[in-house]
Amino acid sequence: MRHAHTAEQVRAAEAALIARLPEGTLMGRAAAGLAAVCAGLLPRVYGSRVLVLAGSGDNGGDALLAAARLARRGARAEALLLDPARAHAAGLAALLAAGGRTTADPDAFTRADLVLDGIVGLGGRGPLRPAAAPFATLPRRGPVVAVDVPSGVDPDTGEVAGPALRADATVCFGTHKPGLLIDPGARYAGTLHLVGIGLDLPPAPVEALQRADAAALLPVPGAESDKYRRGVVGVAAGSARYPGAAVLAVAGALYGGAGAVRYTGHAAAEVVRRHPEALVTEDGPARAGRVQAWVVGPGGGADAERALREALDTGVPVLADADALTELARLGPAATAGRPAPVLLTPHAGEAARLLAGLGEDADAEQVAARRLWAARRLAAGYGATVLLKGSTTVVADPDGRARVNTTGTGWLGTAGSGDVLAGLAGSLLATGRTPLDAGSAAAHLHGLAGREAAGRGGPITALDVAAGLHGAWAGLRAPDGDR
Ligand SMILES: NC(=O)C1=CN([C@@H]2O[C@H](COP(=O)(O)OP(=O)(O)OC[C@H]3O[C@@H](n4cnc5c(N)ncnc54)[C@H](OP(=O)(O)O)[C@@H]3O)[C@@H](O)[C@H]2O)[C@@H](O)CC1
Ligand SMILES: [K+]
Repeated sequence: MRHAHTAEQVRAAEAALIARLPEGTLMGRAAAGLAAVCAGLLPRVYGSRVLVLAGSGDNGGDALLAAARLARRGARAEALLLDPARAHAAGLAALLAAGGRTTADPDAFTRADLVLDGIVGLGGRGPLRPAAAPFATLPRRGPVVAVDVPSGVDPDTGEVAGPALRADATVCFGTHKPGLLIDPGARYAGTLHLVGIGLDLPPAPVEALQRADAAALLPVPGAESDKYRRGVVGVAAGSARYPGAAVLAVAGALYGGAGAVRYTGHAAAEVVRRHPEALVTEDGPARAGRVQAWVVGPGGGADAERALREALDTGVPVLADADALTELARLGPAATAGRPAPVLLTPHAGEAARLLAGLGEDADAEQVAARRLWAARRLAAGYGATVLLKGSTTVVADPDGRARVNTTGTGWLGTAGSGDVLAGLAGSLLATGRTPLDAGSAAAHLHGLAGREAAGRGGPITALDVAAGLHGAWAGLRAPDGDR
């Protein structure tokens, strides 16, 4: 699992540790790890030009101390101090003592074989300030290595309010920061390197499943399992006008681990033609027979309102997607908040904006995409539901504030019907007894892997390709390491 903590949590853990350690120990550990990553990125350290962009906080201090280490190995290290009067004294002294020097020439940025971005780290808020902003667009020759966080990216949220320095790699200390995992910030971070500095941290509010974590969430049928024990997922989707969404949601559900899929809606004929194993009825969730979780909404059209009401009236978990979300935005949070069985909402940014309006929040789809963690958490708290906000770096937020970020996706998944497959898949995992947070995050992980696999080296894919890739993605996840 990748764990991400907020600046406040890191500072509290740092304070506890600093009280027990000699002064400078933590920054020394951070600088040593940072210098090691930089050395690995340079063809050779000796003779390389290294430029430090140094702000006046400890982030600048870390960068200066790391550059001093590189200078001792023969690098030609220079520091451009953004506020010379307030530069980190110990860091600067170390650099000068190691043979480095200061420069005021911005062209040093373009000449450098490697740039250390030590402008601002955990202390950063808002866009880069005027003295630092021009570096966001200057041409570069070598890699830019962000110290702890790319400057201009909000460490706690991944929001990017203006110019920010795009890094090829980020070396973060003690823990990941949510802003490194969530877009748009994640796009600025490049490859992530974690340097342990011995912090004793509380449970992480934001996590990202790694392969083993996702694998552990997938149900494995025992010898005694029959289709009912494995879970039956109900899918109320599709309509005479949009039968395809039903076919795709059922496809996702069939590959999600449940033992059977019960379909209800006006696309039964198409569903059976494509998936003869589905149990079909036109009666709606109230009379469809026993299921362990309902998926409502994909392509549901006018039927979505009734399907949503009926599903919410059952005592089983409900996943609401697409047209059911539009209905829910109209009904407002009273429809879900306080329901005894869990609810999982799977909006894209536009649907999230409509749901937010139901909570009195004014944000359009673009603003939702820019503030993904905030939007998912606000919806989760407001609707008393787990919220899987789709898009680049899918965020799954629980009403208790915990969140998971999915990093397996590909832009090629932004294709018609791909969300229907995801809804069926996540609903199927819900029916096997997974919590909405586990079902949503495991489904996003698998769906992302299937999308990547389908896209191969890069090329358009269809939602059916994604569904077809789910079996392989699942089997690949469960395979022992190296057996893929
Ligand atoms: N905590 C830990 O466990 C450990 C922390 N460590 C390190 O310390 C870092 C945190 O250091 P920190 O607290 O000194 O803050 P930091 O990020 O340097 O920022 C403050 C400076 O930035 C400026 N500034 C603010 N916003 C800005 C903007 N938008 N654009 C430009 N400038 C902006 C602000 O200016 P001011 O407001 O004072 O005028 C001030 O000068 C952390 O990220 C990690 O690297 C590790 O060494 C070891 C363990
Ligand atoms: K930085």
